[in-house]
Amino acid sequence: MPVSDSVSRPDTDADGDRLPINELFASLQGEGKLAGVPSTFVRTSGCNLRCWFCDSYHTSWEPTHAWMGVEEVVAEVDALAPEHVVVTGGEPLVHDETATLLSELADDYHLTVETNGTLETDAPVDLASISPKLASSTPTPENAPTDTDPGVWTDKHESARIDLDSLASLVDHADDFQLKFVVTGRDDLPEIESLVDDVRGVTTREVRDSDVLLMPEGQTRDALARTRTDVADLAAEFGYRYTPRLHVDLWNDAPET
Ligand SMILES: C[S@@+](CC[C@H](N)C(=O)[O-])C[C@H]1O[C@@H](n2cnc3c(N)ncnc32)[C@H](O)[C@@H]1O
Ligand SMILES: Nc1nc2[nH]cc(C(=O)O)c2c(=O)[nH]1
Ligand code: SF4
Ligand SMILES: [Mg+2]
Repeated sequence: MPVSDSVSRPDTDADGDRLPINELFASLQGEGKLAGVPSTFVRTSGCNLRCWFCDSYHTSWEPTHAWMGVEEVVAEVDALAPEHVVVTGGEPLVHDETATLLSELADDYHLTVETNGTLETDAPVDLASISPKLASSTPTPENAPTDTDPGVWTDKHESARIDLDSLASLVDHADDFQLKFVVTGRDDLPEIESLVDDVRGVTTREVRDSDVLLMPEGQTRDALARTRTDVADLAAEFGYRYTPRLHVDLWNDAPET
C-alpha cells in the first residue's frame, strides 16, 4: 500500500490498531445525496493520489495528523450527536485500520465513506461516495500546490487514478453509492460519460444517471462562485445530478467544517 509514501508509522503499535487522524468534527454533510444531513467527520491522513486541487492539502501533499487508537476514535464519535458518520481523508481506504473502524461503528451509525475509488474494502458501508479522479485532476509542475517534486506525482497520479475493478467492487458492495466527479469545465464531460459507461459494463448493479453527481471544483467561496453555475448547467444538459459544496458556501475553507 503506497501510504508509506506519505505517512510513516509510529515506532510502536503496542496500543493496537491506530489511524493517522487529521481532524474529527461535527458539521453538515456538504456534498452529495446526503447534503445537509448532520454528520460526524473522521478525516484520516495520507493519500495514494495527489490531485492538484486537493482541498485537504494536509492529508495529501503535506500530511499532518495525530495517531489515534480505533477505540479512541469511536469514543470521540460517540461523544458527538450525529447519527451519520462520514469517514474521509486523504484516502481512508489506504489504511487497513479504517475497515476496523467501520466495523466498530456499523451497528450504531449510518456510514458514508468518501473515497477516490482506487481501492476496495470488505468493511460495512452504507453510502460509498466515490469520487473518481479525471485527467484534469493530475498535478503538473505548473499547477501543483507545492514545489517539492510534483513532477514525480504527475506519472504516479496519472497511472493510479482509475482502477475499474475497485470501482466495480465499491459500487457492488455498499448499500448505496454515488459517483461524484469534481468538474473543472466542459472538457471533463467526455471522460465522465466514458467512465460511467465503463462502470456500467463491470458492475452487477444499475448505475442510474441520478447516481452520477457533478460537483464544481473550488476550495473557496470565491473559486466556487466562478465554477458552480457552469457545472450546474452541464448537469442539466447531460442529465446528471448536481451537488453543491454547502460547507464551502457556508464556511468557506475553515478547518473542521
Ligand atoms: C479530500 S477528498 C477525500 C476523499 C477521497 N480522497 C476522494 O478524493 O474522494 C473529499 C472530497 O473532496 C473532493 N474535493 C477535493 N478537492 C476539491 C476541490 N478543490 N473542489 C471540489 N471538490 C474537491 C474530492 O473529490 C472528494 O469528493
Ligand atoms: N461539511 C463537509 N462535508 C463534506 N463532505 C465530504 C467532505 C470531505 O472532505 O470528504 C466534507 C467536508 O470536508 N466537510
Ligand atoms: S484523492 Fe482525495 S485526498 Fe487524495 S489528493 Fe485527491 S482529493 Fe485529495
Ligand atoms: Mg472536504
